[in-house]
Amino acid sequence: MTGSAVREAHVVAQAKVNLFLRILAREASGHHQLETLFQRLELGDDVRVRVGVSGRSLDCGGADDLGPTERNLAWRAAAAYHAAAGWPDGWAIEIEKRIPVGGGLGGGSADAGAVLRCLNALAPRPLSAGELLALAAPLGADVPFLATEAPLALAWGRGERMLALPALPSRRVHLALFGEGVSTAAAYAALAARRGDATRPRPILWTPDRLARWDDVALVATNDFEEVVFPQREDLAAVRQMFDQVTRRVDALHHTDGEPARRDPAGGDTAPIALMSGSGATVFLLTPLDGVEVVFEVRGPGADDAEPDDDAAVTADADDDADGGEEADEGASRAPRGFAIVQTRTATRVAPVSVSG
Ligand SMILES: C[C@](O)(CO)[C@H](O)COP(=O)(O)OP(=O)(O)OC[C@H]1O[C@@H](n2ccc(N)nc2=O)[C@H](O)[C@@H]1O
Ligand SMILES: Nc1ncnc2c1ncn2[C@@H]1O[C@H](COP(=O)(O)OP(=O)(O)OP(=O)(O)O)[C@@H](O)[C@H]1O
Repeated sequence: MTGSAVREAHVVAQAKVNLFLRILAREASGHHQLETLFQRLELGDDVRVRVGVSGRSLDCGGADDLGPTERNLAWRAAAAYHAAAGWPDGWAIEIEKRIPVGGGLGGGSADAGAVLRCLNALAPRPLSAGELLALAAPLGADVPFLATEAPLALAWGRGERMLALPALPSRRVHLALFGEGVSTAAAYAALAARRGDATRPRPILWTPDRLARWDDVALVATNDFEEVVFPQREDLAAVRQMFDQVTRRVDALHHTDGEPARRDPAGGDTAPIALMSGSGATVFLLTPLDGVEVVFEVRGPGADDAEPDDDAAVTADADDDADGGEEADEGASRAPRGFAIVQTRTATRVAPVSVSG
């Protein structure tokens, strides 16, 4: 131990989904400019950072080998903080992974953002929000958002330019997780190859009111990576299709010929969203918390596993309990192989950092 007291900060490093993701120009460096709406989830890793210790260490539980410690994004975040602030000399980072690795949910980036927030909460002379963003940006496009206190933000550039937006009401999130991930580098390369130099994505005028309700967000929910990832990954495309069927059923519950069918607890803001997150492989479904319950029943051997055996099947019921549990529709579709459903919610606030010692 050094002379200074050991102090500890803890935070839940929340995952993200991209509610829309547009990939814009490719820079001379090969990196792409993007335009995205980031939404934090309640699902998160546990991140603990201790300072005032001698030496540097990182312990990561709950996931298989994440590669060399010095390449871990959490470690790189601490090293970047030290390089910028000249503090701390020593650190002990403990991570308990709950965010699936390589799933487009920004798991490593969330850990990096959490370490930056923890260190800033412990620092004798904290960095400004702008300085923290400058540290976060070279670590990856998702890290700046995940180092902020914003539950929802429009981001552009390489993810370091942001407009924090008021949180939208919490929603139920079904995440379809696949045993096999998608390489982010390969997805960007495939998109660049498909587009060539000619494509210029069309401009959009964003106004805050286009992002102020779920119904409005649903109108702009797209992910440019789907067009290059789905042809390679029929399993993802099939789950997206299955989620699309559910969204149609949920829409039908709330609307008849374009008119609201009945009063609903979400104040009419009911449009569901089905999309792939980031460069994949996770495909997600967002539905209102009340009035609708979507039940996925995975049957067959290995049903709870991320890689069910043959003959797994999925039943999706859109079940409206607002009206006494009336069954809206029922259907069973053949399940694509090798995925599991995990439920979480969208976050309306960013988990706070707690400091002790
Ligand atoms: C897909 C997203 O999660 C959307 O939020 C992010 O764009 C991911 O970005 P990221 O974490 O910066 O991605 P990394 O895994 O560090 O980058 C892997 C590779 O993807 C390509 N890449 C990444 C980010 C970016 N803005 N343009 C790129 O072209 C680069 O070849 C890079 O070497
Ligand atoms: N703290 C970390 N947690 C998880 N993965 C990490 C971490 N640090 C480095 N990695 C490496 O990063 C890679 C991607 O993991 P991650 O879970 O961040 O993917 P992702 O959610 O798809 O990221 P993104 O959406 O930013 O592309 C893995 O190969 C993993 O070994």
